Amino acid sequence: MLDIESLEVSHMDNVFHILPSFDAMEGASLVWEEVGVEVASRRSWFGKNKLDKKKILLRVSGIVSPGDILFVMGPSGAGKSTFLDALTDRIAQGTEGRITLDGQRVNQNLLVREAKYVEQEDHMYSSLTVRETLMFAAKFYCKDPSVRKTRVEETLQVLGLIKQADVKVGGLFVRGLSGGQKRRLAVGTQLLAMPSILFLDEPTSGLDSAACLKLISYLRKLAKDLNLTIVCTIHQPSTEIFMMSDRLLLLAQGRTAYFGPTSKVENYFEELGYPCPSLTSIAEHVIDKINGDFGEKQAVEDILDNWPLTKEYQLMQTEIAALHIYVSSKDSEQEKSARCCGRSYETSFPWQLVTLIHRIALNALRNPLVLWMRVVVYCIFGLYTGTAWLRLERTACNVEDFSGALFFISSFMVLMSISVLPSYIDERHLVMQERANGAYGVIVFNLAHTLLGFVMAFILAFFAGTINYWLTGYNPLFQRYFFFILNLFLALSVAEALMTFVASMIPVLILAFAVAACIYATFMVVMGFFIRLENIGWWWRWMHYISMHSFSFSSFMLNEFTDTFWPPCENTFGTVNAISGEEVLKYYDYNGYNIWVNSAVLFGMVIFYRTATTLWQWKFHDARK
Ligand SMILES: Nc1ncnc2c1ncn2[C@@H]1O[C@H](COP(=O)(O)OP(=O)(O)OP(=O)(O)O)[C@@H](O)[C@H]1O
Repeated sequence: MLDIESLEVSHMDNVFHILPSFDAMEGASLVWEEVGVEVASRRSWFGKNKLDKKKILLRVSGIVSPGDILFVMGPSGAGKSTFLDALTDRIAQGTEGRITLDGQRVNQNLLVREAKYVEQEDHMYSSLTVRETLMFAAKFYCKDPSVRKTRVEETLQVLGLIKQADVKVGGLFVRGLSGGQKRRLAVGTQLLAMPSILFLDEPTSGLDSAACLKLISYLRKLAKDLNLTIVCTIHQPSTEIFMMSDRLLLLAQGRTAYFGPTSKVENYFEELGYPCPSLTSIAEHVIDKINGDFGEKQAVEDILDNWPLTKEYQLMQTEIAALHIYVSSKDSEQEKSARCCGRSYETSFPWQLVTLIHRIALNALRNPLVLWMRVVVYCIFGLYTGTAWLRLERTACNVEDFSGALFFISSFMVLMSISVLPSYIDERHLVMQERANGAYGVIVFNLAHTLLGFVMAFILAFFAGTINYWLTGYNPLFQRYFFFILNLFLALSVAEALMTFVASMIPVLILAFAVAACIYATFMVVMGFFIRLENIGWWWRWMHYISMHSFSFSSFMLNEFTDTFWPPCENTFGTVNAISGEEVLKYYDYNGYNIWVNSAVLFGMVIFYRTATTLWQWKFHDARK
């Protein structure tokens, strides 16, 4: 048997009482009474819509106190995740029963303040180090810089990650933390907010047995020494891990099979006539007995029906009643209202904005996929097209070639913005998680992205545009060069904003790529290059006015051809007459356009897509189901 104390936790024995920044931490008692969840699904039956209702959680009650760990266990489909969602108010409709935290009814505002939720999957920036990850998390929850610093260092100790403090979290390009270390770090980022209660959804999934043991040992220490209340769902724990929990809730078919001290579950099942065979772990034994999928269905029904008749059930009810009496005598009305006031963040809007900009920028500088690879690819593209059209003679013979070059720039540089989709989709879960845990809101997050999107678009437009402009041999006037860069910057800003909108709507990468490519192709068709505006059928002409390409391409054309003269020349068909820039613009139907109005429209599109993204995330990127 593994000696738990000989693992990394041993150094923690005396660590908590010398952690002054955690002194103010105070656990909370969580009580849930008669909690049920009903889901409705619509099904079409011979053309008629029929609403099916199904109870997936039924009259589940229990209590967990500060300093205790509650394990929620059950066979697959028993309702563990549903139960955790119900406790954390993540189910929008169909819940019933009463859930209280120190006597206060649980709602989103109270949970955001008092509870933190560690999701099953870890979502962190791979390019940040462990210390930086904790420091950024701390910045959202703690205003005082010295307290923040101390708390981060102490959290590193608590998590046993001192040695890895300067190691990057790791991902596709960088090797970093192990799965277990990442999970501990995820717990640490939430611990920094000093919650009263910590919820964890399957914290051990995907970890090997030693890592599971280490993680649960840490959680146990945290619960005891920081007086934290911990609720976690868990699958098939070993006996050592199982015995580290104080309380156990066994669920089967959405109903309670047992609730009470973990140490008493063996006796409970023995009294029911199911003694644990020797050499079988108790956790495995009890799960086996309540698994209707493979075991005896009637026996499982009997265990579930029996639960409300047991003395353990009575004890639980007495404990809940006693807690209600205690809490109501202890809490003054003032304390109650202090806990249940409206949602507010620990830090101010400007502070969150600066912190988010700092974090996103740091990730962009370190993660090659976000910035450097894009800069390199755009510059190579600028160089390639610039050398293909190299210093083309500005004569009437080459007017179409110049228009083609501008089409390429306005279409393909924009198209390449789809490369940002993976990083936006990756970020989505982290933001949803941090938002649900009360770190910041959607407006500040999108504002940070908008500002950095402008910087990114400028970098790409300036470098790739400059290379391309002078190599191709566009209009040599400096103000024309300046406007070329400005127009490319605006086009890339719209593209960046459009991609955030697509990424926020479509979380599946391959689908997001397909949709983004379709949108761009659709916009290109009607931009006025392949088919002139006057020849587009009236049924698609409106599309020309919502296509970003129409405005950026027409601006490039106006910038290149206005007030220009293209002298006559010879080509394979003979002499080509001189042509004025205005005639070229007339041919493309661009005479009515104004480059400043176009720029304003492009800027408006950036605002439109960014606002649409913010509204979409506000409405649909909610942890509530
Ligand atoms: N929105 C829903 N509509 C219909 N059925 C649902 C819905 N959500 C969950 N269920 C069903 O409720 C039951 C409990 O699901 P839940 O995910 O809570 O189980 P679980 O114990 O967490 O399972 P697992 O251990 O496999 O993750 C399952 O049978 C599931 O199919």
